[in-house]
Amino acid sequence: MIEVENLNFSYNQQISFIENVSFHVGAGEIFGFLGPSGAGKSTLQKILCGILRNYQGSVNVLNTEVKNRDKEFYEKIGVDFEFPNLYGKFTGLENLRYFSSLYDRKSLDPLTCLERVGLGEHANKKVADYSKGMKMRLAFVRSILHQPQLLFLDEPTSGLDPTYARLMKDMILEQKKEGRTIILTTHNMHDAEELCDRVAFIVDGKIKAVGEPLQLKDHKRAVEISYAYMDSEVMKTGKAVLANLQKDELFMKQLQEGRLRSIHSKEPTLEDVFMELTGRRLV
Ligand SMILES: Nc1ncnc2c1ncn2[C@@H]1O[C@H](COP(=O)(O)OP(=O)(O)OP(=O)(O)O)[C@@H](O)[C@H]1O
Repeated sequence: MIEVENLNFSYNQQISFIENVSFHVGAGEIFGFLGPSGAGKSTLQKILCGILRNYQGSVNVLNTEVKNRDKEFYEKIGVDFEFPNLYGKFTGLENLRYFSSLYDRKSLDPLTCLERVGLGEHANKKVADYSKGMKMRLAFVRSILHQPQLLFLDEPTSGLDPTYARLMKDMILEQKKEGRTIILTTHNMHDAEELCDRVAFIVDGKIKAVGEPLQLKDHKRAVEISYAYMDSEVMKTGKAVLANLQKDELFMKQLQEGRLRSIHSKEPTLEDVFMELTGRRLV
């Protein structure tokens, strides 16, 4: 679906910003770009969807070197960028009708799309009067309107309240179920963990690691557990090393004598792993 080999890109022709980036994305995958602000996530997306074309190396998307993309390429991709480009003087419905008229492919029904993201009752309101979250939802359905094979989503849950963020995540997973490939840009590790089959850690225009969230987290396993136990009517706590649990006399004694009341292990988050591998925080 996507093959990137030795990609280099610079905004000012002097200092290379994206450096020697290579990765692939398989059909049907949700692939995440995870990194702090300014890491180059949006730049990479813009290269992949043919907006920035003065790159070196090879960027093959849907069997097209994106430098040479044509109109047909845009029939197959859907793009939802962080700052949605919508027509403020048109209503939500007029926006979707206009965008669907740009494609040769059969589009989804605009009103049904609006209803799906809770904008049905605002279909005839001017987009200039929409809130940021409403614009985000409109931009998302605009990107899936023509049922593209490949979707680029840039921070699709940013600015949304928890209910709509949930709805958006469910819709993204639905798109995957329908066979679409999705490139998801985020600095939200929870979204990345929940949605992505694989993620790329991006810092300073470079990919520092790629893998499945669980596999990346396995790199930094929980090392210690804490537990609580009853000792002569008094609740006490203890700590033990996970790998040596069977040799920990105090822990084993409480276990065997049935006095354990709780056990907790501190699981690493994707952010912990990100920090360990890149030396940087996500935000
Ligand atoms: N058009 C441009 N001209 C020059 N520099 C740019 C341009 N667009 C982005 N940059 C620079 O490229 C770097 C990466 O920006 P980019 O938008 O790709 O980061 P990002 O990881 O998407 O960040 P965020 O999470 O804040 O959106 C930043 O230093 C930014 O200032």
